[in-house]
Amino acid sequence: MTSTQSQRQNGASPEEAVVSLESVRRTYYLGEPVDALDGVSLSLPEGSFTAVMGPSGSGKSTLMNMIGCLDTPDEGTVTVNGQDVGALPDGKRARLRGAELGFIFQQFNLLPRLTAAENVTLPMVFQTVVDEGRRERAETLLTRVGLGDRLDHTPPELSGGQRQRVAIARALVNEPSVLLADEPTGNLDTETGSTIMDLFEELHEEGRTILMVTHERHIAEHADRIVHLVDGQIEEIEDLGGDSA
Ligand SMILES: Nc1ncnc2c1ncn2[C@@H]1O[C@H](COP(=O)(O)OP(=O)(O)OP(=O)(O)O)[C@@H](O)[C@H]1O
Repeated sequence: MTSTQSQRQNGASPEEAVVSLESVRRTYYLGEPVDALDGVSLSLPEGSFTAVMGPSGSGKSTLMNMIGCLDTPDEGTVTVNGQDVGALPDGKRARLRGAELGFIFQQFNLLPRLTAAENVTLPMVFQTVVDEGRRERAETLLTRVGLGDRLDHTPPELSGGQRQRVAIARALVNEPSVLLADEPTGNLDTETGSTIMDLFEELHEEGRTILMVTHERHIAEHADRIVHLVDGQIEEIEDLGGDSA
């Protein structure tokens, strides 16, 4: 394959990519070795919205953990915003994670005793945002996701969809380069899931770079393209023509 073909298949040249994986292998040794990722190359161009689908055990979580700077490759490289994740010492990798990545989970992962605003404020505590600015920023983001009237509610006082909105506001708070969403609608009914996907589409239109794992085809179809993983390899990158639509 020529490099131009390879770039086209991967979605971008490395220079334009916020995240880039080059021939990434991750092998687990429990009895027989398992290549959870088996030579994966993928680029996330700035402003792209990519869905990842694949059967159970195909490597989706391993891929998310790689891009999320929770894991490093045994072979190949993962680059986030120009930094080689595997070459960074643990502390720097954790800082890169906090500064450049925003996480959204199926289970929301909010602290139940803190208010919505406090949950959103939390990631800023580890960054250099001065105290006075934090509450204001949390209010702005919660208003942005439609929860301006729920700032002081705790998660148990919110619906599932509202909780996920809080989690999305929290993920945005440090202005990350990439939003990583793991089954973001997996705990929501179809209608609520669809309103959350509307919000993802708005964030995409604002130019944010999003990577989302999902089992559901109709959820994946909100993205520009679907990466199909099978046995730790990219079987196909399905272009949904999002950019030209
Ligand atoms: N910590 C680990 N130790 C050993 N093997 C692992 C570990 N994590 C993942 N694996 C193996 O790596 C492969 C890929 O797992 P991964 O969790 O990435 O798949 P997945 O696509 O996210 O699956 P699911 O949809 O079920 O969550 C599987 O065969 C799994 O058993």
